[in-house]
Amino acid sequence: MLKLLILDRDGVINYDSDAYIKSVAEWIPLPGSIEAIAQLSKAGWTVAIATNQSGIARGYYDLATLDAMHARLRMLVAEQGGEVGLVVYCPHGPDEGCACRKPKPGMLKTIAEHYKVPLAGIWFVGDSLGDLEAAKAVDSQPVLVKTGKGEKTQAKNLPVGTLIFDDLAAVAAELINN
Ligand SMILES: O=P(O)(O)OC[C@@H](O)[C@H]1O[C@@H](OP(=O)(O)O)[C@@H](O)[C@@H](O)[C@@H]1O
Ligand SMILES: [Mg+2]
Ligand SMILES: [Zn+2]
Repeated sequence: MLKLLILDRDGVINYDSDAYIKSVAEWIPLPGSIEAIAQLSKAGWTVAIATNQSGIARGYYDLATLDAMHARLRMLVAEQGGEVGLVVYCPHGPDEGCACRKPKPGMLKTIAEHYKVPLAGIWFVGDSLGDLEAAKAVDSQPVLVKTGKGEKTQAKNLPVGTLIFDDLAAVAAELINN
């Protein structure tokens, strides 16, 4: 069966900001994250991304800018011999009642349907409580990293069974070496 790993973006792959990541220049990979994705990819993992991007609805940046961030991510991973799978984003604001904004699991379902795999047990790596709750909602494995908002999230009431790692590189090491 396909080895699928789903990642949150801001605070997991790249630095996050309370002012949102509004440009390619502000989109800065966290240490080891690009290498981690490339190593996972080269070890046979399909790495997909599910990211809330309410900054679109708020008018902070446009879809072309968002796509440029993801093109840069793909280029950096490709430079290391790996590849990034499907990137799904929620462009909506918190009050729009969409089905895709985490903690709703809509984006996880979209990714699973794309790859035709069940979501049960699939690791979803995030830094916010909403990421972990989205995973729990579809019986995926919630995985918290301490980067981005992760340390603050760790102090909250986490879904039962949440796994905790320092960063994406540690998650990759666990998956590749076990
Ligand atoms: O972590 P992912 O899902 O990749 O993306 C999170 C971002 O969309 C932004 O989400 C916002 O939350 P609100 O959307 O304003 O509630 C804030 O937390 C920002 O700091 C953050 O950059
Ligand atoms: Mg995040
Ligand atoms: Zn949405």
